[in-house]
Amino acid sequence: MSIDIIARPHVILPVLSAKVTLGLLLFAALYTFVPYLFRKNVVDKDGNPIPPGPLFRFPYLPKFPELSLDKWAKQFGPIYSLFVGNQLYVVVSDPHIARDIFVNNGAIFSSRKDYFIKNQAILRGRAITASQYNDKWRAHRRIAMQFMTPRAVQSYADMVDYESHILMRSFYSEGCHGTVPVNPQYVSVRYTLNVMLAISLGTRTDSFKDPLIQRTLDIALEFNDLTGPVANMADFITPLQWIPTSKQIRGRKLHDEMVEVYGALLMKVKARMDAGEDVPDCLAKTLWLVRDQENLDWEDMCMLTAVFVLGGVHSTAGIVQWFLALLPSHPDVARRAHEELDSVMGVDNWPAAEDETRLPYLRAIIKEVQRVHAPFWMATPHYSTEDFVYKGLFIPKDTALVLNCYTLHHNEERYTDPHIFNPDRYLNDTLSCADSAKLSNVMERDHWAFGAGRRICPGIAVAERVLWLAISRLLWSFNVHELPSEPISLEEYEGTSGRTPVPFRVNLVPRHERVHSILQLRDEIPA
Ligand code: HEM
Repeated sequence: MSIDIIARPHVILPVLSAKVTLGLLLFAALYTFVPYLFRKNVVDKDGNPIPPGPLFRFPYLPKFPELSLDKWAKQFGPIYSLFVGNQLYVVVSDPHIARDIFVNNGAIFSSRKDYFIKNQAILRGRAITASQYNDKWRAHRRIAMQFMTPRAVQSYADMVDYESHILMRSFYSEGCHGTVPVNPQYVSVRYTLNVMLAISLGTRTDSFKDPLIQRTLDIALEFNDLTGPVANMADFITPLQWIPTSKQIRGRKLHDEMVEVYGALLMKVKARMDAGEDVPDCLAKTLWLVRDQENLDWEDMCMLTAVFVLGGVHSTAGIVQWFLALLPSHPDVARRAHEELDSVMGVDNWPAAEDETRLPYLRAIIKEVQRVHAPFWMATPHYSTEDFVYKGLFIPKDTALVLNCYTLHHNEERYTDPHIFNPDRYLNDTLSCADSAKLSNVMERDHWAFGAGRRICPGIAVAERVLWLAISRLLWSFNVHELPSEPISLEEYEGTSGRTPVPFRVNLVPRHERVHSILQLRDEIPA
């Protein structure tokens, strides 16, 4: 037989290719028609259909999924559905529907899908963001909120102020006073990392050489790469979970690394507490104190601490980087910001937290950066725990719900010329992002970058303070220039769950002599 095959390959080949062709045709037919039949059959007992949407199932969505979601919103309307593998997604692209679903019906739409890579392999159903909507989530969120309310932020205001001073000094010295181009990624990550380390572990990195900075960066980038809401086929095609893949291996390795890094830091806090040291109030200290009462196991503690760093570092550092990427191509914005700063602050004082209300154009810039470059275009999908009918459309239990931030942020009824970076649209907006999210008129909400409903980002107040001090002081201190030979891309980005710009460099040229002296004021501070 084998001799026959070798001797007459031309006979075997047509037979094989006919089988392959038949198989392919069958697969294509199934792929085309089964979803169609299936979609038609997904109705509730009263015959209400699921929201309309694209016919085909998607194994997963390719690069720039937000653009596909936006295209479908235009085609199928403000609430549509699509199957990714065997998972039904409902995509919400209208502010009123977003409020109806995520806020008014939060009791039904506030859980999380048990993603195979993100939730099972890496976070193991913990870390607040991966928890199902249950008492454990409530308890963990309550513990975390102690460090994230506006009042809590006030209690460590000096620390954030101090870290932003170090940030400016780092930009100044890294850029050799404006003569050497700077990649803002490392410097801004260290700033947000130090803030989050102080809040979560009562510590900070003293130097750029601290290996914790690079490890945090590596962990966060690996996390962002592995965990996009529609990034892994195994999340949607169950049999693929039985085959060991490199992503599964990477996910488990990442989990172990997170336990190793944050576990070691937690143990350091414990050692200090055991030694009777006066450990500053921080998440880790609280976790050790309430461990038994709240039934926290070791993985709960490590993952809770890790998510503070993961949730808080890259998102805020990313906005600082997007701001620096945008500014050189918007000289009018820079000019008006400088005019406002010069007339309100002058050159003798740089902006502090309490100056925010006196600098409305600067506040508007920060909101506009968040609108045009929200780090999470799909927020973190919510998951439904009951069947629900919305205006005649059936949303079955176990549906993943996407807040389509990209389309919401480019809604022409809400934002004139939405593709233009124009801080003026926020000039009369005096509310914080947290207060804006509570507005009863959703068309007045500033943006949706922090999500919606019961799972809305609990770190908004922290993020706002961190961003204000970084961006207002950057504007006061420097003129930002693009390098003619290194154009900055505003379209490309890194990460599938959290977006940061692809690395770029800018020249940060001090605006006046006073920058030099103000940065020397705290010489006792390690840089
Ligand atoms: C610009 C900065 C930030 C942005 C844009 C952002 C955005 C988001 C979004 C979109 C969600 C999902 C919301 C939803 O499910 O509807 C979220 C959740 C979360 N964020 Fe943030 N975030 C930022 C900063 C922070 C900071 C500084 C912290 C920590 C101090 C933090 C901690 C968390 C946590 C723990 C969750 C999970 C909440 C839950 O599932 O109940 N975030 N964030």
